[in-house]
Amino acid sequence: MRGWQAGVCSLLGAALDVSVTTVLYIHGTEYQRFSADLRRFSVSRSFLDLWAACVLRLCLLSGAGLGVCLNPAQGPGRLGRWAGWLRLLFGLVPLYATVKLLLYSDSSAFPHDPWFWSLLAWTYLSSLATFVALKLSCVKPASAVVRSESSGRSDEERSLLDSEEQGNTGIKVSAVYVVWRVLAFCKQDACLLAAAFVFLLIGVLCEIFIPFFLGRVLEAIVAQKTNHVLSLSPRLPSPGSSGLTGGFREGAFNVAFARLNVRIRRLLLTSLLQQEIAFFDCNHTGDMTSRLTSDTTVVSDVISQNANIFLRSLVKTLGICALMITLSWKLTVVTVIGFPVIIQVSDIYSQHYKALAKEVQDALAKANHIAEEAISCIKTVRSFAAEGAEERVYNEQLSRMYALNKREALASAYFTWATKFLQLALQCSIIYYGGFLVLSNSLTSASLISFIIYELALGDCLQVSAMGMVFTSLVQAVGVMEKILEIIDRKSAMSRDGTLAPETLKGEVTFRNVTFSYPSRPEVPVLNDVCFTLSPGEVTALVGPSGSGKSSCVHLMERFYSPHAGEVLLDGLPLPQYQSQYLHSQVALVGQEPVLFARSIEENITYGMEQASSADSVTEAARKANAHDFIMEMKDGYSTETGEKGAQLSGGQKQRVAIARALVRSPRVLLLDEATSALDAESDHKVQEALYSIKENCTVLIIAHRLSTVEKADKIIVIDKGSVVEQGSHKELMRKGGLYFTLVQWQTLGLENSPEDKLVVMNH
Ligand SMILES: Nc1ncnc2c1ncn2[C@@H]1O[C@H](COP(=O)(O)OP(=O)(O)OP(=O)(O)O)[C@@H](O)[C@H]1O
Repeated sequence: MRGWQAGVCSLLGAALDVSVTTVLYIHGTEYQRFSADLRRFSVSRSFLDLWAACVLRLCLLSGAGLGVCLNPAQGPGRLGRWAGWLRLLFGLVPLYATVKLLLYSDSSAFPHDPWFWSLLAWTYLSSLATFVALKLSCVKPASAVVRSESSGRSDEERSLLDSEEQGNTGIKVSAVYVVWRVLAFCKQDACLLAAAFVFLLIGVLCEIFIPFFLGRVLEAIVAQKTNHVLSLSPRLPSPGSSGLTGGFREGAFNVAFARLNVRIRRLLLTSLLQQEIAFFDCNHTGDMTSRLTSDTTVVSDVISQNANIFLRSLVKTLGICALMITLSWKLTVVTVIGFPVIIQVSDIYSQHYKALAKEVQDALAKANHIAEEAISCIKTVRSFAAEGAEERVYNEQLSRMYALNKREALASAYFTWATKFLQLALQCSIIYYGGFLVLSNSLTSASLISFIIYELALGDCLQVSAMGMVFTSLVQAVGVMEKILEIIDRKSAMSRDGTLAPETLKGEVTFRNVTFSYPSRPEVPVLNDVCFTLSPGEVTALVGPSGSGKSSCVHLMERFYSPHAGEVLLDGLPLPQYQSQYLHSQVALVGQEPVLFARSIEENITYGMEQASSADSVTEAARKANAHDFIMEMKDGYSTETGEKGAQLSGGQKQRVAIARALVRSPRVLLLDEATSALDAESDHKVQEALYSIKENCTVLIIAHRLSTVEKADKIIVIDKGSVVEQGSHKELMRKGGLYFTLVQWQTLGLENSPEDKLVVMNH
C-alpha cells in the first residue's frame, strides 16, 4: 500500500475508533455520563479515562496520517523513525485497560456488564489496529523510477547498479527471513534437534514444579508448623532428572550447531566461487574473507551458545505462565502487564543494536582488509616507506570500530537499566496486590509464595540474566547472518548453464562486433565494435598501446565478463552455450601476472585438472615452457614448495611454471597475455619456439609489448583505443606504415610504446 493510502486509512480508522468508543462509553445514548464522570471520577468505576485515551490515539494517528498524506515522499520515513516510540505509547493504552479490568473486577456489576466488556474488547482491538496502521504508514512509497536506462545493459551492469542501491552484494533480507533460513539450514538435523527439544521439555517440566511444591512446604512449616508436606517430595519430578536431561540436551544442540556451522561455511564459499568476476572487482577480498572467517564464527558461536538457552527459557516461560494462571489469574494479569512494555523496549533496542552490529562488522572487515593488503604487499609498503601511513589508516578504522563498540556498550547499558527497572516495578506491584488478595481471602499464602517464586523465575528467564543477554546476542547474530545470506543467496549475474561439450573442437575464435565496458565503470568504453578471427593452426598476435583493450579481449574469451553488444564465438557458437568446465579446459590462459598457489610445483602445474596427469606429461609441459631445467636444479625438484602466491620463485620462473600449467592441459585455444615478459632473451626464444611448434593442434594468441616476439606470427591484429585498426602479417603491416610500423620503429629506438609516445611519433 502506498504511504498516502495508508495515511487516509489511518484517519478513517481513527474516526471510527473514537465513534465506537464514545457509543460504548455512554452506553448508547447516556450523554450525561461525561458530566457525571467529570464531577465524580472514580478510577475503579468510571471509564472516562479509556475514552480520553482513545481521543489521544485519535490525535496521534490523525497527526501521523496527515503527515504521510501531505508529504508522501518523506512522511513514511520520518514516521518510521518514531514508530518504535509511538508503538510504546499506544501499547500503554491496553495495559491501562488491563489495570482497569483488575480494579473493576471487585465490583459486583463486573461479570454482567456487557458495555464494559465491549469497551475493553474494543480498546484491545483498536490498539491492535493502530499498530497495524502505524506499520502500513511507515511503508516507503513504491519507487516510480522505471529502470529504463538499465534495460539496455548487460546482466552484470544491471546487477552492479542494484548492488549500489542495495549494498555491495545486491540482496537485502529481513530478520524474519534470516531466522527462517537458519531453520531451513537446520532441516537436515531435524531428528537431532527434536531429540534435544524433548530433553529440554523434560528438564523444564522437572524444574517448573519445584516452586509450586516449595510454596506448599513453606506454608506448612511457617503457618501450620508441620512438615508432613515433605512426604510428597518423592512423587514430584526431581531436580536430578533435570540435570541428567540437561547434559543430553546440551550435547545434541552442540552437535547440531557444529553441523550448521560447517554447512554455512561450505555454502558461503560455494556461492563466492560461483560469482562473476565483476563481483570481485566491486567487493574487497578482505570483506569476503571476513564473512568466511570471523562472521561465520560469530554466527555459529552465538547460535550454539544461545539458541539452547533461549529455547530453554522460552519453554520455561510458557510453563511458568500456565502455572501462574492456575495459581491466580489476577496476579498473572499484573505480571503480564509489563510484557508489552518489555517487548517494545526490546524491539527499539534490537533495531538499534542490529544496525550497530552491522556497522561494527563493516568496520572490522575494512580494518582487516587494510591489514591484509599491507601484509600481502609488504615489499611495496617497505619500498615506499609507507609503514606509518598504513598504520595510520588501520588505526583510523580501529578507532571507528571502537567508537561503534562504545555506542553498543551504551545501548546495552540502557537496555539493562530499563529492563531492571521494569522488573523491580513489577515485583513491587505483585507483592502489594498479592498481599491485598491474601488479606481479602482471595488467595492462599502458599499460592502467593509459589507465585512470587514463579515470578522471580520468570524474571530470570526474561531479563538480562537469561533471555535479555541471549536476545542481544541473537540479534547480533541475525545482523551478521544477514550479511552472510546476502552472499549465499546472491545469484551470479553471468549464467553458467551452458551445456555444449563437443568431443572435437577446432578452436576458431571469432569476435563479432564486440562492444564492451567493465561493469564497475560502465561509462568508460573499452572495446568498440571489434571484429577479428583467431584461426586454428595459426599464431595470432594482438598488439597495441598500453590500455588499448588487449587484455580485455582475453577476458572476454575466458568469459570473465560478457560483451555489452556483439558476440564472442568459439567454432561459430556463442561462448555462453558451452559448459563452463569444458570451456576452461579447452581455452587456457597465461596472464600478465600469473598467480601460483602455496603448493608444490607439480601441484601448481596440474592445478584444477580433474584427471591426474602422468608425471611424463607434466615434465613434457615443463620442458616446453623451459621450466624443467630450473625445477630439476632445485633440491626437491617438482615437489618444491612455491610459497604464498609463488613468492619463493622469481618472476620468470613463475611465468614458466604458469606456461607449463597451461600446456599440460593440451588446450585447443592458448591465450598468452604478456606471458613471457619477465623472461631473459634466451628463455623467451626457447618458449616462443615451443609455442610455435604446438600451433598445429592449437589456436595461439600472443599479446606482447616486445614486438620482436610477434614478428613470426601468422597474423598480427593491431588494436588502438578499443578498435581494431590494422590486421596482417608483419611484412604487410610494415609495408603499410601505419600504427604497427610506428610502434616497431619506436621500439627499435629503444623507447616504450605508450599511447602518448605513439601520438608523438605519428605527428612526426
Ligand atoms: N577490471 C577492470 N575494471 C575497470 N576497468 C578496467 C579493468 N581492467 C581494465 N580496465 C580498463 O580497460 C581499459 C583497457 O585495459 P586492458 O587491460 O584491456 O588494456 P591492455 O591493452 O591490455 O593494456 P596493457 O598493455 O597495459 O596490459 C583500460 O582503460 C583499463 O583502465
